Amino acid sequence: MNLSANSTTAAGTTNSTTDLISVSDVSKHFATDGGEKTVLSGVTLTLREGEIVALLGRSGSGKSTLLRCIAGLIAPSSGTVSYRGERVNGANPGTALVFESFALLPWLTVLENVELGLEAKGVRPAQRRERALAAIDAIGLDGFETAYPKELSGGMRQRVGFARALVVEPDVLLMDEPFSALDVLTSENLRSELVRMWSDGTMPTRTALIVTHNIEEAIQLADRVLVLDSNPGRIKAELAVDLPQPRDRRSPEFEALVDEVYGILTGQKAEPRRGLAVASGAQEVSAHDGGGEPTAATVPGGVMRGEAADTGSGNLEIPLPAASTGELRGLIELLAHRGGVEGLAEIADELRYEIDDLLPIVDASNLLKLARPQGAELRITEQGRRYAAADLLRAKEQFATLAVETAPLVRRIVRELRHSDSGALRADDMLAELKALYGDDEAEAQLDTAIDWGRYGELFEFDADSDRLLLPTHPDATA
Ligand SMILES: Nc1ncnc2c1ncn2[C@@H]1O[C@H](COP(=O)(O)OP(=O)(O)OP(=O)(O)O)[C@@H](O)[C@H]1O
Repeated sequence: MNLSANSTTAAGTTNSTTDLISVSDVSKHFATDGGEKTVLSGVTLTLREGEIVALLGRSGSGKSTLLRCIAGLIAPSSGTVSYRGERVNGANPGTALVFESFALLPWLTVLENVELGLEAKGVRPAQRRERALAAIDAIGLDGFETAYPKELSGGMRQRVGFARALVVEPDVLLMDEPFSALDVLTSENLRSELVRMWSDGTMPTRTALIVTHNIEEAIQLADRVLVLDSNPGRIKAELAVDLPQPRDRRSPEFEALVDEVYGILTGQKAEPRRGLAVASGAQEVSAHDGGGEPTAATVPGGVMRGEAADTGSGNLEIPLPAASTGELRGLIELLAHRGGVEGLAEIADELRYEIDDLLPIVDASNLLKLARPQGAELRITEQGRRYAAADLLRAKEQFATLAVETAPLVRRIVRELRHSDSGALRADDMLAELKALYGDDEAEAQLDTAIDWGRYGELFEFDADSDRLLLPTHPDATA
């Protein structure tokens, strides 16, 4: 399947004879309430003739943003995207896109939806029809030409999405999570048909880039996998997948590659954002006055408090992983039942979690020192064993101590509450500070997680009516 002689060279290596797309030092910033958010930073990659490349990364790492830059739907803030050596300004003429949501026009038939792409390219009506019918045939939609999207299943709608992209015979097919909205069987079926079309040469494209957060999907489809780091997004790793098609998901080689990607993704540390000042004014706060055991806390990445990143005041630049306390407790209990160590792929399988759902919980367990990822495995710590074995009350107390010790936003809220005369804090003030760092949606997610953790650890309460965070000793608190 891999027609490229250069498929194992590093991302960014150029070869003018086979490079169809060159992304060179691309950065992308978006404006936020309080300033600017860097989503992509110095991304360099090439897409070469004859290869399928998968772009993997955590949620929010900038995969779709990069895809949209390549398609020319948005312009990079700096750096360039070139198609066949020509710098792209505006829509990239060599690409066609398939989206997760099928984006079909409901008032047009299948045939008319597929013809749309050709109409935009100025192809004459008779030719349009002929080519659209051929594309419909190739993707297995024969017989559905006159159907409207609402008459079709999700899988058939996505086939229309593919037919619409393929009918223009783009050099480069860009796919943004094209199977995510489909059920498991349908997506499996469509994926293998695409592999077949690609292998037998009926796919009219020269290269394809697929954005996914499904590791197995990436290993199943791609000749190369690029892993995008987060905050900001940049190429973190590149893996060549040198397995013949069709690939056996249960083969040891396939599983080894899946494990390798898990290792790369969990190896990612939550680092302070670049270029932002670090809060000062270190001050120790223990979970329970006098009862906790404040130690020299480490932040994810192993940075000692006060040395570089977090300070006792709670450095908000270090994000909380989006894990609920229920999920966290469930994961640690599962790990304890499994003897203390389990493969991440096995955990995801058992819980039927996508990687994006599992990784924040793994991050949270690591942050709170309840478990440690090691390569593709998660290993429980002594703290974790105690936590899994404790009754609810003891577990909450232990959690509270660990949250104050290791989770900067939780520590910050606890500290401010204890220093305020009223024992109350306006959530909106905290939110405004978070928005300047994270943008609106992520700021709210950060505060929601902190409130969940604080409530569970009985460190503070949140009164939605008055939008205040309250110490449990506050007169308005329910405790
Ligand atoms: N137009 C925009 N304005 C402001 N922020 C944006 C814009 N588009 C994307 N972002 C932000 O950029 C970050 C990366 O988004 P993007 O959709 O590229 O990530 P992703 O890796 O594709 O995520 P997912 O896997 O969840 O789809 C997110 O934090 C998102 O909120």
